[in-house]
Amino acid sequence: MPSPVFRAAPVRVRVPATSANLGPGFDSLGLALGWYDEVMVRIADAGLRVDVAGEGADTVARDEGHLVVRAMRAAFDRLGARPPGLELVCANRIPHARGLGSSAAAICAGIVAARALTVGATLSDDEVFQLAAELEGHPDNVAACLRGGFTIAWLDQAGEISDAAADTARVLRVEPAESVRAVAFVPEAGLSTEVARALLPKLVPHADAARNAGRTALLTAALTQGRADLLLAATQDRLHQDYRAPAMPGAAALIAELRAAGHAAVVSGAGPTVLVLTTEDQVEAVIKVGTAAAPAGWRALGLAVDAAGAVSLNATEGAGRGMDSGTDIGTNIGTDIGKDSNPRHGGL
Ligand SMILES: Nc1ncnc2c1ncn2[C@@H]1O[C@H](COP(=O)(O)OP(=O)(O)O)[C@@H](O)[C@H]1O
Ligand SMILES: N[C@@H](CCOP(=O)(O)O)C(=O)O
Repeated sequence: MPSPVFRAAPVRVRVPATSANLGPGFDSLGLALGWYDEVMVRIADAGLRVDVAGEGADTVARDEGHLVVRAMRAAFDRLGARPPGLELVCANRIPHARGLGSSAAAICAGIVAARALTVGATLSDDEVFQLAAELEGHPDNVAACLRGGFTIAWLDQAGEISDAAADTARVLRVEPAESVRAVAFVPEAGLSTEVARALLPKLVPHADAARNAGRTALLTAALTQGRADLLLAATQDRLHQDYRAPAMPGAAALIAELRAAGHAAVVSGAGPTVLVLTTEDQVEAVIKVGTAAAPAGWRALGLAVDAAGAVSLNATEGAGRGMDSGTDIGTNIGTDIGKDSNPRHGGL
């Protein structure tokens, strides 16, 4: 078989922020949000050049340790492709280590870009998802990031113990009702997902697991049927939020206040961002209650659900739902929530 070659033209990839768990659906449920990172990549004659603007510009590596580069290398390995050099330009908007899936977005951007740059070899959408889940270590964020919308991810377990590297990751995208919106309350300080996962116990009481199973089923129905009346009950969790609360007291207090006011507040991913699942007509009310209750320095953002997932903006190959050619990224910037998918800032 001939060796893969590379497209001369740069590719641009847009990837959405994601909120995982959504309360009870630990490591399974994910929601893609209208808040995006963009990466432009071109094949160079030699070397590696990484330009970063926005979130993480002061902290992320500019070498082979850069997460997008690592994901690209992993994807090129699976494609059997060796690019002579790479140039990346990253426009980062998703805040890091806040529970909004920045690492999943970086991984998905790298894999989708590597695939779009390679001619003569490809990865299926399922292979892209599998690799992304392996690199991320859990499938929920990358599922929503790649497919868009509301996703249910699971692992077909290969051995006795669940292991993202050995198991086969699966995903089902389900359509959230059109009225569904999210409000994110984002703190100034982050908490790494690795640290937040280390706070979880190895075993949980059977009653807690049973309760979460029921709530997860209910949440899927509530989000797909637009049943705002069920969201508060459906977002109760016993598997991770309480164990993580000591590491994010501000988030725990804000969740308690929002829930007492009837709003379906949860820890977004591994935190410490607080996410409220709501409907279009309630966004203002949620921002008002949360703004009054949140610690100083937090930001409130009303967000639409992203429907497209990761988009390679100038890939020509058919790549399946949410991963094929999309619209120009510039056209979405600055419009209002509900119209399309961009964050609106409510000042906290
Ligand atoms: N766009 C990016 N480019 C490079 N590295 C990134 C990018 N986004 C995230 N990362 C890496 O991932 C880390 C955050 O991942 P994580 O702790 O899983 O939090 P989250 O995914 O919830 O934002 C960052 O500190 C950084 O090392
Ligand atoms: N299921 C994971 C989700 C982590 O999401 P992130 O956005 O914080 O990376 C977990 O709860 O650990």
